Amino acid sequence: MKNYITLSDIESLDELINEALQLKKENSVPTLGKGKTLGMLFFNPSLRTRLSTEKAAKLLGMEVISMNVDKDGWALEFEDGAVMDSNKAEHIKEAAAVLSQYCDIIAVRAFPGLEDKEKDEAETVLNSFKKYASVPVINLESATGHPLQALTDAITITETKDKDRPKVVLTWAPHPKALPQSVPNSFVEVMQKMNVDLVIANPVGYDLNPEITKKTAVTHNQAEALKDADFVYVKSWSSYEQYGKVLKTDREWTLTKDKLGNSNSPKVMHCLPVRRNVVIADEVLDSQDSLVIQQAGNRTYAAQAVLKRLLESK
Ligand SMILES: NCCC[C@H](NC(=O)CCC(=O)O)C(=O)O
Ligand SMILES: NC(=O)OP(=O)(O)O
Repeated sequence: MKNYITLSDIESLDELINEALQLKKENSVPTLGKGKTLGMLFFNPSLRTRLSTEKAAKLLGMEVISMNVDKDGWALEFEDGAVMDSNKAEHIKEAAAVLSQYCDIIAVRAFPGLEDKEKDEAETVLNSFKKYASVPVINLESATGHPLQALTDAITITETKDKDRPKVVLTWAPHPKALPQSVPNSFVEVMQKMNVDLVIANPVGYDLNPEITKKTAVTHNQAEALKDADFVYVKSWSSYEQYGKVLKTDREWTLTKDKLGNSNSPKVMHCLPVRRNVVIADEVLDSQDSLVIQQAGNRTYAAQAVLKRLLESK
């Protein structure tokens, strides 16, 4: 593996999931990463991604340096040929090249602006780091994807499922803020690679990018989608069609216990952080059926498996 920017950087998903589950079982011997440094740059807040990736790197024997570049770094210019006479003090060409002097792997979190679809889809921040860094680059959630989260979700479903082909429902939920489509995009992409029956449920106006959903079933009827589900993945996202807009604010789509029924008791997943009683009701999050903490725990092993692959291929 040369970089981990999108899920297509994975050579074999099955092998990577098995590697992560193996790492979860064993006490790792930190030799591979000895003398190597992971540099993590955050343009947005994080709890899980930052700490689980740091932990994963340390379990492999790496040193870790992190920076909140949005607050502490120089404002970065990404445009080629820019005349830098405004507020941007440093060009990505120097920034990425300099970081490559200090780090053996660079990891970057850069959310979308959610104003200009074309600009967000160009993935300028991640792709510029890839272009100008001389070391591997990891995506810690970008404008259009969150592949470390998706790998974690695949690991969690693999270790929890009790049938060969579970029914997995991705259901939209309300949220007071406009959120990226990154998490649902990557979740859909990883589920499309797995042996699951995937259904996406969202209100009218919230269909994800059809180039990502492809032939996956999309319904606007949440109750119908939830029938016989084995896993329910809840996530809010802003409209892709009316790009970045919040079109619906009522609680009609909040995941409550009564929507899950009593017979099947599907497992409930969310990437976190979650707004309680807006996205998912307390009674669901606090029940035995919630996998959210197990999921967050698996972030370490997903990151460890990816870092291991990158270190091995250097
Ligand atoms: N990395 C996990 C999710 C990050 C982001 N959520 C958020 O920004 C929630 C913020 C809030 O609830 O105010 C998202 O949906 O992509
Ligand atoms: N799930 C996730 O990526 O969480 P953070 O935003 O806290 O890193």
